[in-house]
This record gives sequence, C-alpha cells and structure tokens, in this order.
Amino acid sequence: MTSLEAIKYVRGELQVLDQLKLPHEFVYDNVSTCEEAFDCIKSMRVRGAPAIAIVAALALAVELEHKKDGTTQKLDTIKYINSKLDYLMLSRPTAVDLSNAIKLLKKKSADTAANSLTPDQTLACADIRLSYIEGAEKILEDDLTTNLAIGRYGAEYLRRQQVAIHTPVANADSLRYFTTSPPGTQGAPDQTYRKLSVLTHCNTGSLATSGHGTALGIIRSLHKMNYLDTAFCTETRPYNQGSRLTAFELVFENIPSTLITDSMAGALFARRKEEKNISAVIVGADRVARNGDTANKIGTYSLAVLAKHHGIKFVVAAPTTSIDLYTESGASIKIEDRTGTELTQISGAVVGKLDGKVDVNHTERVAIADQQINVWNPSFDVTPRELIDAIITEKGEVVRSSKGTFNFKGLMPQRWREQVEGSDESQATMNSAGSQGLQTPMSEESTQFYMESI
Ligand SMILES: CSC[C@@H](O)[C@@H](O)C(=O)COP(=O)(O)O
Repeated sequence: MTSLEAIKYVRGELQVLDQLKLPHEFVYDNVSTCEEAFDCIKSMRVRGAPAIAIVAALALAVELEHKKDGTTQKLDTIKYINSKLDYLMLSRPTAVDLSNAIKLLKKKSADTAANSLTPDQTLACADIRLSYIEGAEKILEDDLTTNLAIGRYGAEYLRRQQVAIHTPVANADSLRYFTTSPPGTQGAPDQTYRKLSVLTHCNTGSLATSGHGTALGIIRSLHKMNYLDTAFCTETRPYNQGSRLTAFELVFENIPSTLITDSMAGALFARRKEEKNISAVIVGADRVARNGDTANKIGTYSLAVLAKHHGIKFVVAAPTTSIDLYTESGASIKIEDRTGTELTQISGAVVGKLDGKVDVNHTERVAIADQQINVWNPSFDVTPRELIDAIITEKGEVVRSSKGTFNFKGLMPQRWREQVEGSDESQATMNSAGSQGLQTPMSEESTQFYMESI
C-alpha cells in the first residue's frame, strides 16, 4: 500500500477501513446501507469530522445507485433521501461537517426535484438519485483538494513564523536547518534557519479525511518541503486516536516523530528553548464558531493554555466547511458525551510474556480502573479564540487580529452575507432537521419543494 485510505469508493460500492483494528490489522468493511454507515460511525470504526461526513453521504449514494429506495414518485424519493439523512445526522453530534454535508445534499436533491420538469416520474426519480450521488461524490473529491491546500498554506504560514522569530545561522547542519529567503527581502541571498518541531493532537490525517489530512496534512507538507524537524503526537486519551492512528500514519510516512502522553505536553514545551524547539501546536477542528472558538478532541483546550503560557503558536487547521457561521460562539456547541468504559477499560493486541512480541491476531480487552468509579467523558472541548493564533483553511489563513477577533467575512464574503447579514429563510427549516451551517440557501422554489416533502 502506498498511501493510507480510510475510505475506498467506486460508484455503487463503499469500503471503510475498520480503525478499531488499527494499527495491527487492515480490514475494510463493506458499507452498503445507511444503517451500516450509522453503525460504522457510532462505533468509531470511522472517525474524524470529514471522514464521518463522507461515509454518511456515500452510504446513501450506494443505496440510491442500487435503487434500494424503491420509489417511483419524486416526492417519495426526496422523502426517502431526507429521512435517511436525518437518521444519519444522529450518529455523532459535534462535528459540523456531517450536518453541512447533509444540508448540502438535501438542498441539491430538492433543487433537482424542483427543476425537473419531466412529467415522467420514473425519469424524475432517476434524476434526483443521480444528482444526489454526484453531490456525495463531489464531497469526497473536494475534501482531498481542500486538504492539500490547507497543507500548503499551513506549511508556508509556519515557515514565515519560524523565519520571523529565529536568527539565521551560517554553515548549519542541513538535517536540523532549512534554507529560505529572509523575511521582507527581495532578491537577497537565502539564509539558513532552524527547522520546526510541532505537536499535534488526536488524528487529523488520511484516516480522518479522504486523504492527506488537515492538521496532519500541514505536518506532511512541512515534511515534504523540508521544514520539519520532528512531529510530536499526543496519545490523546481516552480513545488514543494519537497513539493508535496518528503515530501509525507518521511511521507509515517515514516522518520523524515522537509519541508523548497528553500529560507530557507542558514538560515538552518547557524544554522548547533547548533541544525540543517546539514552534507550534497544530490541531484539527470539529466545529469552528463564527467568533473563532473551536471545538476539537478533548485535551485541545489544555494544549492551547499550555502553548499560550510558553509563547508557542497555536494553529487550527480547518476546511471552511468546518466554520459554522450560524453558531455565534463556542458556548452553543453541543459536546458529545461518551461511555465511561472508554476510561476504565482498554483493548489492544496481546504482547507475548516471554518474547515481548505483539500478536496481531490476538486482541484482549482489559480493565484499567475500578469499574465502579463514576466517569466523566466528554469527547470534545472548546478552545476559546483568544488562545488561537491562526485558523488555516483551504482559502488561506485567518490570523487573530490585534483586537482578538477572526475575520471570516473577508474569507467567505458570500457565505457571510447569506448566513450572517442576510435573511436565510431556509435556516429555520434546516435547524428543525437538527443542525446548523448550510453553505448556500435554497432557491425559493426548492425551499417550497423541500417544505412540502418533509
Ligand atoms: C480532521 S479531523 C478533526 C477532528 O475531527 C479530530 O481532531 C477529532 O477530534 C476526531 O475525533 P473522533 O472522536 O476520533 O472522531
């Protein structure tokens, strides 16, 4: 295998890598119904905000390709699509990508139905199905393009920060230093600067997306561009997305990397002036509120506080689809609570008592705490915007202003006009479906159709 793929898709067939079996086993599950996709997402066989949205969208595309809806009237096809999407929406609540994908696909289907003037209902149903399938496939394609752009913008942003704070050195070792033009100079000879070491949290790589990744995508790009010294990754308790998935991806890609427990971050940052040289913390996002507050995997907030204390840049990598302009601040983001057994029990491959070898065919679940203890297990936390230096998107970076604000209006003027300043009439209907963050409002005609069909 040359590149990691969480999701394999050709029209009519969807396979999802079972991430519960990683890093020891590579097993792809066929997902051919929305119920299977729901289970796959809920049981965390697939994780990460973009990957969850893609699997949900494509599972219904597979159903529609095989005409499992069995509908013959366009109103029924739309009803079927909407009810399946509403069901999938309940699989996991925090990440905005799922609700965005759902709204986008509902709107596309409703628009197609409204614009389909053929009196032949069978043809109209086929048009709606095809339009849905193409819409879901586009979400998959766009995600990869988006991630590559985030990677490039993020790596360039961090290179500029590094050059701005470090003094160039002469005759430096090319393993630890990179060569680039000094800031604010045109045509001056290149100079040599210290490579960056960064810390990342949770999994935001190929396994959490359609490929390359968001925060881990920036790390991949830093490595490719020869700016990276070491990528540190946290274990990310309690579910260990860092040690199980990110560590695996970093090793797979031969990126110089080191695993730490979540509780070691402060000690690592405190040694930044010495050999560890941590330049930035780079994390993904499950939902960025309009003011810049960001929900991400539990532990992100603590890292942001620590980074602030140590003067380390704190960077969020997020596609613009993760920016939820309807949600004013982090206070209104719903946080998923997960089962206590994630803290009190753990699964893993068995290590031979005598030879110390990992037996990948033999996994066990063991208890690691008193099973009676009360447990609080929020899956995500919210990092307030004042702790975030920059949000890197596929359209470029948004840097926190001197007033402490993030200007998403400049980044997405049309969405801002429609969703913040304008009267987005479809919003009331959309919110009643249980989510927020539609990209473009529906046309009057399709809103009408949508309202009739729910
Ligand atoms: C690019 S993915 C961003 C986030 O979704 C990621 O950091 C994360 O929190 C994943 O959580 P998970 O609970 O494993 O789905």
